[in-house]
Parts: sequence; C-alpha cells; structure tokens
Amino acid sequence: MPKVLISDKMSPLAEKIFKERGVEVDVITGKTKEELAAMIGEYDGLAIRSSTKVTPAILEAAKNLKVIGRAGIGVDNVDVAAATNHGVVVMNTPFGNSITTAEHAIAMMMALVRDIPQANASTHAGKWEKSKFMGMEVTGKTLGLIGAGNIGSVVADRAMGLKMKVVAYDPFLSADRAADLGIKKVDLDELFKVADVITLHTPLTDQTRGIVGKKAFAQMKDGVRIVNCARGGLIDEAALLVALNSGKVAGAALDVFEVEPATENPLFGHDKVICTPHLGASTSEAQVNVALQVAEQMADFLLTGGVTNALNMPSLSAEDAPKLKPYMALAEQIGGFAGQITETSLKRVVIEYEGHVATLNTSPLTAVVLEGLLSPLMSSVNMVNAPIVAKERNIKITESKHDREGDYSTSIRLTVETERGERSIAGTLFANKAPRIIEIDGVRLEAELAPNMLYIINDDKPGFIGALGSLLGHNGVNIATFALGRRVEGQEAVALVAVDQPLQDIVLDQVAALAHVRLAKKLSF
Ligand SMILES: NC(=O)c1ccc[n+]([C@@H]2O[C@H](COP(=O)([O-])OP(=O)(O)OC[C@H]3O[C@@H](n4cnc5c(N)ncnc54)[C@H](O)[C@@H]3O)[C@@H](O)[C@H]2O)c1
Ligand SMILES: O=C(O)[C@H](O)COP(=O)(O)O
Repeated sequence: MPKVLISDKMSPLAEKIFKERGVEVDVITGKTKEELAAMIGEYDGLAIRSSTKVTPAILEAAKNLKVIGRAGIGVDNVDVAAATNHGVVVMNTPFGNSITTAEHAIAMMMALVRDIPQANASTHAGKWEKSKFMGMEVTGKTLGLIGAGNIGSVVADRAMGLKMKVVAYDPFLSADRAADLGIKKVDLDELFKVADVITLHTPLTDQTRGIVGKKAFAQMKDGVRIVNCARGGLIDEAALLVALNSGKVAGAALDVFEVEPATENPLFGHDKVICTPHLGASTSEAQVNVALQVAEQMADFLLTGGVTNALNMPSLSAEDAPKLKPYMALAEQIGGFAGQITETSLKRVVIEYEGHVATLNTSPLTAVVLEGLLSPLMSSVNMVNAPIVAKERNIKITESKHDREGDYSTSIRLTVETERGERSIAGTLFANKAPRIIEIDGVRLEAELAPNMLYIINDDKPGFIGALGSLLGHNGVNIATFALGRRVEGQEAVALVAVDQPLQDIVLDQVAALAHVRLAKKLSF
C-alpha cells in the first residue's frame, strides 16, 4: 500500500480521501526541514501547501518519493527541476482556489480604496474620525491587471461587475481571449500610464520578479493604488515604501511578501498599507476543493498511474491509464531491449506509433520508451526525468503517429541512431494485452520477452539451433521459448531465447564461441 505524508495544514478531507482510496497516510505538520528530511524516506507521496519547502536536500533524502501534490497553485516552494531530476512528479490543483483568490483581490481593492481596515481600527478605538477617511469610487476607474490567467480573468470579470474598465498586460494573452473576457490587452508601459488600481496575478519568475519597481512607479499615475495577491517578490518592497512616502502611491494592499512567513517587514505599520497573511486561498470552499483534488490526483497516480495537473510530465487520465497500461509494458520492453544492446552514445531516437496505439495519448509512452532505453545506460532514470535526461545529452527525439494499420493492428517501433549506426525494434500487443517483439533490425519474428533472455545474431546455417540447444541443455539451462527470424535464407538470422534462470557469463561465452554466431548477449526484463 503506498504511503503519503501530509506535511502542511489542509482540510481533513484529504486524509479521509487517501484512506478511502487505500493509501496509507500520516498527517505531520510543522516539522523543520531537517526533521522532514529524516522522515521523508518512507513515503511515496508528499502532500503540501505553501509552508513545506521541498529543497534538493529533502529530495535527496526522499528515496521512495514518487509524487508531490500541492494543494493549491504556486509551486515556488518546490524545486521542480530537482524533483524532475529525481524522477518525482509534481502536481498542483490549478483551479481549486482561483475564484476565492480573485475574490480576495477584489476585497483587498475595495478595502484599500475605502480605507476600511484603518477606519475600522479607528472606530473600534472610539475616535469617530469621519473626515479623516476619504475614499475613491471605483465605478469608471481603470483596473490594470498584470497577468490574466485563471485568477486574473476572474478578477477582471468581477471588476467589470463593479463597472471598472479593465486593461491587461500578459504576453501570453491572445487578442481573442482578451475580447472574450471583454478587456483591453495593453503593453506594460500603457498599463502603468492608465491604471488607477494595479493588481498582480502572475507567477514569480525571472521575468516577473520586481515587475513593479522604481522605474514602474515613475510611470504610474499619481495616487495609484496597488494590490498584490499573487506572490511577494513581484513588487520591489523597498521601492514601494519610497513611492508610498512620496505620495506617488496612494495605498497598497498586500497578501504576499518577499519573505514569508512575514513577521517583520518595512511596510508593516505604514498607514497606507493594508495586509493579510497570505490568505488568498483561505476560504472553506477553496480549501475543500484543493484538498479533495490533491488527494484524488495523488491517489490516482500512486494506485493507477493516472497523471493530472502535473507540472513535469504529460497528463494521463485515470480513465486512459488502464488503456495505456499494456502499451506501457510494451514501450518499456522495446526501450529496454534497445538500451541493453546499445553500447555507444545515442544521437537520435525515433518512435513510431502505428494503428490503434496512435489514437491514444502517446506522450507517456514516449517517456516510458526513453526510460527503458536510458535505464541500462545510466542510473536513476524514470519516466519523469527520462525526457530531460535525453535532452541534456543532446539526444534528438522524434515521435510519429499513423493511425492506419500496418501488418499488425497496433505497433510501436523504436529506431535508435548511435555512433555505430542504426538499430530498430518493433513490438505489438497480442490479444490487446500481451507485449510481443515483432521485428529486430528489420528481421521479423514473434517473441515474448521474459526476465532472462538470450539474444543471438548468427549466420543462418543448418545445425546451429541443435548446437545451441545441446550447449544450453549441457549447462543445465532450460529453454522456455525460442523465437527465430532471418532476413534472407542463408544470411543473417536472429534468435531470442527465453531461459528459466539467469545465464552464467561462462555459458554466454560458450554460446558466443559456437560456429556461425556473430553476437550473443544476455538481456533481462
Ligand atoms: N495569495 C494566494 O493565496 C494565492 C492563491 C492562489 C494563487 N496565487 C498566485 O496567483 C498567481 C496567479 O495564479 P493563476 O492561477 O492565475 O496562474 P495562471 O497560470 O492561470 O496565470 C498566470 C498568468 O500570468 C501570465 N504571465 C506569465 N508571465 C508573465 C509576465 N512576464 N508578465 C505578465 N503576465 C505573465 C501568464 O500568461 C498567465 O496568464 C500565481 O503566482 C499563484 O501562485 C496566490
Ligand atoms: O499558490 C497558492 O495556491 C496560494 O498561494 C495559496 O497558498 P496556501 O495554500 O499556502 O494558502
């Protein structure tokens, strides 16, 4: 039974779902990174929110970890590249808290323009400062969205409901999508020039870090207001403080901070700044959504191989996973076969899907072929990191699909180009479930792969099969299956022999020394 650790506070629903799905689960929150590193080795899955930092050191210690599930959106607390290198899938729940977070941004904007937190504190203090708090009406004002993805687009919709004009800067926003949303796509300079309120909804990346800084403030309208419910680091906090003090910025509403948990910050205590402690996703509805989604997604992956909302591998629905399962086995065998007979560096890999398999989602199959191919050549490769490992080694990968049937109703062919030349292996499914090898380097045969195989290339001459059978029998090796194929009578032939026990090297040497043998190799599957 797979075992998952929930290391951040999340709805108890996650724990319940894991248990119902047959996944063992521990809920242990608030651990230091050292404590987490000490315990993570026993878990197959790690379910987190934003508090747990998944560093390379944690991943190094996570010897059994297969999946990290983020109950939420941002994965900047996870070293995704390191997770990929360790072959760990990282998934999030991209929609579960978007409406809630958009509502928080709108609430922050309204609180900001009407000084609600300050007026609330003053009134509670019995001051009745009616003339001190003069707000701004939002009707007819321009809201500048930086980032118009899932959350930004909901914010736009709600702001238009408040009769605001909405302009958006998002390099990935198409003109059609902007028109559908009813907003105006602008460049960043234009946004800074026209916006009365600016709200941020992008991830924190090298391109977005400090996107609102000294230069940006200089371009903005006097008295602009800023809302950030996305990520600390998008705004240069030191520059914001200067802009607030000079009066350039009339107020800022911040849910996120450069350093979190934010217990100290130069902006704290400023009378034009309102703050919440990263509460964007904190509604019971959103927390139920993300806990439920993350537990279902992680359980699917651990129990069925289904992949949803992964950031570092192709998606595979829990419905498609069983359909792909026999092909996964075939893809692994074909890749493993090619990997075991490859002795020099790989230059190019071509994977052709023909017939029924071409109608399926083949991305996971390609990842598995690459895993099979690279595993015999290097350590710690799996389907998550195999495409990256191949790319890092400059191996060119080409995939092609033809849904017309060839001689078989479905087949996968792998061709690998190495420094020494080209090799190809093709396979099919027998009765839609059992993998069979149907071709090796253009030689047709039909072979079922077993844990211990002997692969021989020989001259097609009389007496060879008898000699091989006697030699193996003499050494006490029992033959389970024997598949033969040849290119042309009397020329190169191929034998794939399944044997019941691992072949001793000494026996392999004797096979290699038989007359007419060009190559003899042990393979294991
Ligand atoms: N405060 C919270 O509790 C809370 C909750 C949920 C999400 N978030 C954060 O909100 C942000 C937005 O989340 P989302 O779900 O809308 O993400 P999303 O991926 O749906 O949208 C992000 C948008 O940013 C755009 N973008 C990327 N680079 C950009 C750039 N250089 N300039 C302008 N736009 C750029 C993308 O094209 C995309 O449309 C993320 O940072 C997420 O982590 C915060
Ligand atoms: O990216 C997110 O989903 C939000 O920042 C929410 O973070 P949280 O789960 O820690 O509230």
